[in-house]
Amino acid sequence: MARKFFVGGNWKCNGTTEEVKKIVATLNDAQVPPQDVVEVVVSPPFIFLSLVKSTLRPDFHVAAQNCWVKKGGAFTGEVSAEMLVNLSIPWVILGHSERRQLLGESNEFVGEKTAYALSQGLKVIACVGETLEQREAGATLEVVAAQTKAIAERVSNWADVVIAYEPVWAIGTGKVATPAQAQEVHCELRKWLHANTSPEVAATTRIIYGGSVNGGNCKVLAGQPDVDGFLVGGASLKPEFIDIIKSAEVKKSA
Ligand SMILES: O=C(CO)COP(=O)(O)O
Repeated sequence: MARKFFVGGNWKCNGTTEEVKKIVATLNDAQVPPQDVVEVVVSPPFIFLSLVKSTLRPDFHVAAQNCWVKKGGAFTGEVSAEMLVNLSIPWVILGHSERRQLLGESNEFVGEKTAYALSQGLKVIACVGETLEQREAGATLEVVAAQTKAIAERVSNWADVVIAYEPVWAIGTGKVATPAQAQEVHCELRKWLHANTSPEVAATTRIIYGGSVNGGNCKVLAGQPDVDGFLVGGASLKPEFIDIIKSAEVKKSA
């Protein structure tokens, strides 16, 4: 089974109602490859999820940027997986490096969240990635393997998981990984899945790249054999997100 190209737009903690409406209008007007070529998922802040879901074109889908680790209840400020399911939100991003770094989410916590979200019927974009310090210490593969292991230990159904490799040093810095750097880590992650889950999971799980992806660098990254799409931050708020979606064509003609 071929891995369908996946483009996610992580809007992070950005936007006003007016800005959100404008982004949705731009997406709705765009000519993009069909759904059998590219899967597009945008992730607004929780508070705009309903607005985006109800106004976005039906061939694009929405994701939450986080959810609580277990069943909802007395957890002030949290949003549960059940609530997302209740609102028919199909996807959730978990383990983003901003949450790992700024809010102290551990590998185990992200693994538990992933397992719980999947158990409730959500599909998960699970983020992994090393810091600059870890890369410079030669620990990149060890770090992303440990992050993936904490998920793999708790998850058996990988059909609803997309792994996002997002090197922390490339996020929001304009310092994109080179195509060779991205390909190396994606290939190693796939080998890790092959050895630690199953050959089928390794062959079918999409591994997408995130970190300073833009309209100018997306095509060459998309040309790498183990890069199955992107998780886009800053550029997902701009019209160039359409160009990034269109980079799926690179795979089609490969
Ligand atoms: O964190 C990211 C997506 O989740 C990437 O952010 P930037 O595209 O702004 O570097």
